[in-house]
Amino acid sequence: MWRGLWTLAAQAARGPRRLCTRRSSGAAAPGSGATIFALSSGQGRCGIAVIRTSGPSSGHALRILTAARDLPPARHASLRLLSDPCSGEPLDRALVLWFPGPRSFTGEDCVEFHVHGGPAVVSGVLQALGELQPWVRCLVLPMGLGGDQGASDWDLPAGSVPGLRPAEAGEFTRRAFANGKLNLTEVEGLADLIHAETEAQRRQALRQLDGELGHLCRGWAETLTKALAHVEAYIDFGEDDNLEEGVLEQADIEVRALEVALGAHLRDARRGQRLRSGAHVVVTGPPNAGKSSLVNLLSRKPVSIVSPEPGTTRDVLETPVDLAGFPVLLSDTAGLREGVGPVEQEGVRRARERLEQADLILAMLDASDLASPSSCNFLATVVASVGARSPSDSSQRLLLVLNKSDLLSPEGPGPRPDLPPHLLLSCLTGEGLDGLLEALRKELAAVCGDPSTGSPLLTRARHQHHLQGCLDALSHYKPSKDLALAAEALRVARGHLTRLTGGGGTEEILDIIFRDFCVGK
Ligand SMILES: Nc1nc2c(ncn2[C@@H]2O[C@H](COP(=O)(O)OP(=O)(O)OP(=O)(O)O)[C@@H](O)[C@H]2O)c(=O)[nH]1
Ligand SMILES: [K+]
Ligand SMILES: [Mg+2]
Repeated sequence: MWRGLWTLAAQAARGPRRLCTRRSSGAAAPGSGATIFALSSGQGRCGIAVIRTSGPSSGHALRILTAARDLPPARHASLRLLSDPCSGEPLDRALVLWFPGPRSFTGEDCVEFHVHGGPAVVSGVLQALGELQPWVRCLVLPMGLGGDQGASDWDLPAGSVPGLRPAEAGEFTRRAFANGKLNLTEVEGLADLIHAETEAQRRQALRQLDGELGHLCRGWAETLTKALAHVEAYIDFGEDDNLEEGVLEQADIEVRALEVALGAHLRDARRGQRLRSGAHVVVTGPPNAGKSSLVNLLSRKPVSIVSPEPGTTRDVLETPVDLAGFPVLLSDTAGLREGVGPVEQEGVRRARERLEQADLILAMLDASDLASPSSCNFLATVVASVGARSPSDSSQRLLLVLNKSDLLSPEGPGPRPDLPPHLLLSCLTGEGLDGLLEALRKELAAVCGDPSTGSPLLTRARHQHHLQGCLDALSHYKPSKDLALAAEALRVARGHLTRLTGGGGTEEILDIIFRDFCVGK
């Protein structure tokens, strides 16, 4: 039928002509074989918008929209006029990129149209792609594109008339996963990269997308496979003289080393999750220390009311900020003092409650008021209690900040010599702010993990769950008792590592992960 169509078209091709056929049946069912398309860049007016297709009809869609017999060279940007396949009307002069599978993002044939980002251009191209439905066939034949020698290029694969349909959210990435282009941790890294708002988040996401976590897990899984092979060899040939000496001992050593490595990663697990969802930084101190002034300064917006009246802040005010490249949920709280009215007392209760949840406490005092009972009390309680814990056994860290340094006389004695390590700051003049930001960067790197160095972080509860599952299974590995049970423990442990990178993953887990993506990714 398509050859017949071509002949008809070729005969008529002495100028731009239009040829449409309609099919009432045989529509390709939407599903994995379908070709999908979507706007992959953001919505709204912009310089350049990128529209992508993926699937077996991508090449045909490209040839039809560019009214060309030949596909452009693979993976090279080519300038082409795009026209509506039904009306022949020009839509845009655009850069097109042809990525024949499997060397593409999804592993399928893909096309990128880099069009001018006006809404009418974008909707025109999307509409044109949508019109290439299975039941509508439209060919615009350019001037002089006649003759028989090109006929086969226009033919569709025998027996199939694939159409294009709009992509669902995350469908491009899901296809990349299904075709083995990305494993599950890399997919998560990609989702995190798209959502990354701070420098540290971007670094972490990029490392995960590069496959560092997946690589680590695969290495661990290989260790378990080897250990399992040793145990099974012993079960089968234990009595055999040919079996190498110390096979079981070797497996035992490898499993113990793996337990140590898993334990170390799990101890760090909270850090990666903080990096992904934000560390809790709580500003606390006696009334009027300048806590709200600092919150406004760090968030660069008037989050909290600042006033000379002590007890201004009552509720906990939380604001997301990028602090020195790290994502932070910054909380302003009521000044800590006793013997006040019921409303302020409730504020103080809420402040103490929030303090419990802090990953990092910004403890603030008025540098010109260190001898006051409220300052002394604060130093003796909050600062002393956190400072007494060693950083290794506490997940909470503390930075002591002495504000209002502008009120200290340059000649006068500095702040009390018995004070713990501290930073001087003036929210009024901004002096000391750079030093504070540098100190915050170091503290937050300790709280969230430094994504530039060290081992890959566990950024999701899912990662923690599987590593813990692996470790728990290994605790049942006792080769000296029952070898069959020991082998089973190794298999269960390995299963957790496999599922972490997406092997044998259930559909529900995949659905949860791909829900994070937008249409076009
Ligand atoms: N001189 C000077 N005044 C400051 C500085 N920082 C804040 N202040 C002033 O100190 C007063 C109290 O500031 P706030 O930011 O409201 O203090 P706070 O700790 O949030 O107070 P409460 O919410 O009442 O506990 C205001 O009048 C500020 O303008 C500073 O660095 N130098
Ligand atoms: K105040
Ligand atoms: Mg306040």
